[in-house]
Amino acid sequence: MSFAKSFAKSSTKPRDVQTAYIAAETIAMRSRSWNRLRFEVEYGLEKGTTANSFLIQGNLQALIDPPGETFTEIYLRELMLRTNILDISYVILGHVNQNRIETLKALLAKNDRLTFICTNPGAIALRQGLGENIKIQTVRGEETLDLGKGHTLKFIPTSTPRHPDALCTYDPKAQILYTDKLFAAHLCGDQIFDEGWSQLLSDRRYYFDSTMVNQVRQVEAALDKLADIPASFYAPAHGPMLRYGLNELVKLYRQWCDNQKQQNISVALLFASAYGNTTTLANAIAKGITKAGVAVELINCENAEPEEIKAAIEKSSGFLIGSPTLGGHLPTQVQTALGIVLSTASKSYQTGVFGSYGWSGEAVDIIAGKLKDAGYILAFEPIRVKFTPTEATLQLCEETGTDFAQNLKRLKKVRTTLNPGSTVEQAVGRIIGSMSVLTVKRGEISTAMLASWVSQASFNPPGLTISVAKDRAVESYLYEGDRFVLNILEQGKQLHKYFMKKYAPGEDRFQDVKIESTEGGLILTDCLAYLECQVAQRMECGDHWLIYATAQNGKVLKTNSLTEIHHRKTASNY
Ligand SMILES: Cc1cc2nc3c(=O)[nH]c(=O)nc-3n(C[C@H](O)[C@H](O)[C@H](O)COP(=O)(O)O)c2cc1C
Repeated sequence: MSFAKSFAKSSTKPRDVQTAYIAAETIAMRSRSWNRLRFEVEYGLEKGTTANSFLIQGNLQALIDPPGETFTEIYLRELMLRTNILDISYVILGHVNQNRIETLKALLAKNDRLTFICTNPGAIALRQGLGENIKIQTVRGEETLDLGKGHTLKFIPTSTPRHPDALCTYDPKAQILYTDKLFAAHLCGDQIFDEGWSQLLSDRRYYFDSTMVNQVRQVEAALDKLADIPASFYAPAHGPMLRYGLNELVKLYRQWCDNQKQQNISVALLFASAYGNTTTLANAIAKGITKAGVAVELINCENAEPEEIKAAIEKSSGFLIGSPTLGGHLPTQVQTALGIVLSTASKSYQTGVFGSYGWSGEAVDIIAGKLKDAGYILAFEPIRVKFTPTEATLQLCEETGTDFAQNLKRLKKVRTTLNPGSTVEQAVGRIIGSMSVLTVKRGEISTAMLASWVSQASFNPPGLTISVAKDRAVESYLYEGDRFVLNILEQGKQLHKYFMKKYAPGEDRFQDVKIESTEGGLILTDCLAYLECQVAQRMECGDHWLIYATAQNGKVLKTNSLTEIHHRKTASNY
């Protein structure tokens, strides 16, 4: 079985905790969830995930990152097979999320002498969840903790807007750097290390694009801090540990950060979130913006300094504000940030507002009202989401982000096309392809894209390539293993016209055409032929993704007609 196949999509396997010795006196405990956990963008590849925890057994024992509450029971059962919980002195938290609190409570119930080690923002969140009477050792900089037997742990805070409390830990005895969110990936399998690491790169890239790409300044600062640490492997919070592809991935992280910094348009995305719902919306919008080749600077108002907010606004061409409603209002930190924005951003800035609420949802309206009163034009209708976003709301957020970015690019008149007069362009433009409509369907969501850069790529299995622009909505559904339908259009008919217009975020692409549902996509019943395909590989090609897919099923619906061909004079547009 190839390595990639061991990370098959969706599974009926029950959750479990996989344990293994990974170094001297060091046990990895991987809480495995084989299916998609939540709708957040970062889980979009639907390969499940692992919540990685570690037990270091020096003369004193320390536990790193116990998992969330869905694992509390089976995790503790597994932990008790390895050690006596009363012998654990420290619990080190790479970050504190509310989800973890139940497991921490269960640990405290068995050992109330535990000391927690975390950063200052982590300590605040921890006290909110566990009360004031817990023992916390707060890490500010270069502190160490001697567990004995050579395990003198070194702590490295690596704060980001998304995880202001992020903390990495280095164990010189085992030469393991516990990197928390950095270098993680959401995928579930048996492999503890990254054998076949190159096949995992698209998962790591997806995770980076979903969680890191909009905070590259802080990611680079973290990479600088970790650069000189002589680790033989990295142990992130999710997915396999990095041993074989470590140097390569560190280089790629730098490169992905660089790519982002080279974008010449940027958006400041300011938000606050008490329970994470507005953060989820912010991440989906940010993903949509970066897909369209516009940089995003994510700013968590709860931890940002006024100068930081001002600087981000000054270098941006647009800003977005996200806020929950708490007690009928917006949190003070958002109010303060709004004041800075209003006094910094010129009225020509593109803006937008979003937020999660419970029943009345005043915050979004208050912010939108203040922006309008100040003379700003909102680029989209404020997005208000009741409590936790659904998959459909997140898709709407992503598409709104892409729309927002494309609009900014139009306003800035960024030339994305090459010189239409060049001989190369004219010659490349003579390559023809079959006019097709690619459709995907996932649950309640269905979307489509007109495609003409389509070509046969293999006989056996019957395979084809399709080039998909990075800012297409459909792109998120075209990862390895994903299914779609390719509808090949008939010459002389005008079916393509329905798919050439610009769709608003969330708009139904199929309202005027006849369709039939099949696994993974929609068949346009008036097309010439259709193919039911599965993505086998995906390759980054400049501003497009090249998708190689195999056709598993298909049919010619109009046997006496010809394929519509897309003739062009230049390669500088479709
Ligand atoms: C203390 C508290 C006060 C709240 N007050 C309001 C309110 O006045 N109006 C409202 O619509 N929702 C209210 N909510 C619900 C939140 O807006 C809702 O939980 C939202 O999803 C929080 O977003 P967040 O996860 O980004 O913090 C309140 C929630 C809490 C815990």
